[in-house]
Amino acid sequence: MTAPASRIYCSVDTTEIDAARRIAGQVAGTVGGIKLGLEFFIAQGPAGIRAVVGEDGPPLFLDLKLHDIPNTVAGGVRAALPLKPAFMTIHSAGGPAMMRAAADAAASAGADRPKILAVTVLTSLDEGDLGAVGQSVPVAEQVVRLAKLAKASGVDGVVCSPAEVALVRAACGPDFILMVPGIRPAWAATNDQKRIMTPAEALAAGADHLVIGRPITADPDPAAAARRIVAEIHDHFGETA
Ligand SMILES: O=c1ccn([C@@H]2O[C@H](COP(=O)(O)O)[C@@H](O)[C@H]2O)c(=O)[nH]1
Repeated sequence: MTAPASRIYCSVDTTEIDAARRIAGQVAGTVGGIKLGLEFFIAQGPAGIRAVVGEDGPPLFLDLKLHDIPNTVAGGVRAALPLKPAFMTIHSAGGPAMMRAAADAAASAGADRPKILAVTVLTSLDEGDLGAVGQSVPVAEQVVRLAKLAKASGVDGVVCSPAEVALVRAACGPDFILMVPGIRPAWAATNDQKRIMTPAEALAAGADHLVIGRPITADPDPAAAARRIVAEIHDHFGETA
């Protein structure tokens, strides 16, 4: 297994550049990259992103979850290319043409292209929530369906909860990237997440990358929380981690 630290993206959800820079600095060397999403991007835009991750900074996961008609999503992906994100997100519910347009737009960056990940079913949702929006199927079934569609549409991987990792891996193969939020160490609050596992459980299930936010960022000592998570993964996997 690759070293666990490099497989963790710390989700920094704040509107403030100083706070984001502080947390990124505290977890540097312990996690593999920084995830910045809607809250930060809406408040601070591309300049704010550059201020946190910079040219020589940690790998960037730009989690904007684009969901619009194909032409608009492709334009959004192209507009983000100068930020050189390692990963970007779109919503798989946007459909195959939208996902294909996003993948093609990313490919225009050549070797430096971001990997496009399609969000399947948000980790904050359970079966009852899906039913409320008219999708009366088991969550896992819907996630696998969307993951297969995403793969067929040319994207690099999906965002799914740890509960579906093994199923998606079996359906989509070893090279399809599984980026997994809904990660909660046993000592952390669940917050609004509904489909969760511990970091070690999610990696054991086959996740490629873990997205971990509040268990680190809401801790009074984010650096110590990040180190504790990595140590727990090492303890679980022993020398191979
Ligand atoms: O299904 C999804 C897709 C994205 N996210 C994002 O991951 C982080 C998780 O943060 P925590 O504080 O660890 O809950 C957050 O930025 C979400 O926007 C997700 O949770 N679930």
